[in-house]
Amino acid sequence: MFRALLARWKNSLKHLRPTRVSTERAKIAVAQVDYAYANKVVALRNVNLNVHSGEFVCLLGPSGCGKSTLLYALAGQLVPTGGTVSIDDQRIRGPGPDRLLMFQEAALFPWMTVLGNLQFALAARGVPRSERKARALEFIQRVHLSGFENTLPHQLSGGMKMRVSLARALATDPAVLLMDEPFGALDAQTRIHMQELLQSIWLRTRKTVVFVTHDVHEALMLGTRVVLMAPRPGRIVKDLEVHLPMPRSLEDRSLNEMARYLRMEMRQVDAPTSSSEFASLGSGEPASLDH
Ligand SMILES: Nc1ncnc2c1ncn2[C@@H]1O[C@H](COP(=O)(O)OP(=O)(O)OP(=O)(O)O)[C@@H](O)[C@H]1O
Repeated sequence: MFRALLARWKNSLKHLRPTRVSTERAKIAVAQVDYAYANKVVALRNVNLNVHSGEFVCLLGPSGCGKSTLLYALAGQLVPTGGTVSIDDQRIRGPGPDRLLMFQEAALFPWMTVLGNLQFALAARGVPRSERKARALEFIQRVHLSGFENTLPHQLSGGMKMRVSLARALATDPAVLLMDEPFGALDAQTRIHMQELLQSIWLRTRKTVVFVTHDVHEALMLGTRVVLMAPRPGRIVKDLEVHLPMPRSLEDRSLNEMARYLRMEMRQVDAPTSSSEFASLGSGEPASLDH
């Protein structure tokens, strides 16, 4: 019985492998990045990460491990106190139209309709007036909101608002989509629907996505890679490729075994007694999957 369980566990973890070093040019390159806030909290220490075009990378880790700080460095919202962040070999020195940051809040203009919100974003991105409406309608349809074009945000549910926000982000077609726990405020069922929707859209577009979450199931549902971070100081401890076919299902046994493994790892990196032990690993070392 125990052997059978162990065999199943090992078999499931075959789908989770250390990320291979690629010779392909990285879309996003994070090299030896440090970040300390004004209050001296070291949010990131020696973070190295390469993201390739078309990858869906989930930054996973317990609260306070620097996931959002790293995402904001990619967005150009903050400048690292050490190291560099580049996109297409160009050093990031501030926000740019090639990157779009999405948050938990849908952040829609309340006085504008769904269509108006999308058209406004397209205008801000310089899309010609003659193309805006058709493009906005196309993306409203992609997030299954046809029929709600003329609805105001306050008449929509939380999940619907998030779908508008997603449509707006995709319509503006940034090269990289940066998502900071975008579904964190939604109820469990709506969250699953949003994950399924995002995945189906991603399968069509293969956009480069960096997605912050502390939910292991969400990371495994969506990611082609899961990058596990640890706190005090914030650093990367594992960088794993997820080899499960898409679309994925939360019912999948392998996915659940992998989630159990990642949850254990997360507990370990979050344990106060383990912080010194893990600090000695250093995020600059190659991450490993030691099972
Ligand atoms: N504006 C700030 N000023 C000072 N310290 C900050 C600030 N923002 C974050 N921190 C600290 O930096 C560390 C990393 O925070 P960050 O928000 O990046 O972590 P996180 O992994 O995204 O956490 P969570 O999942 O809770 O959002 C934490 O210790 C946090 O308290």
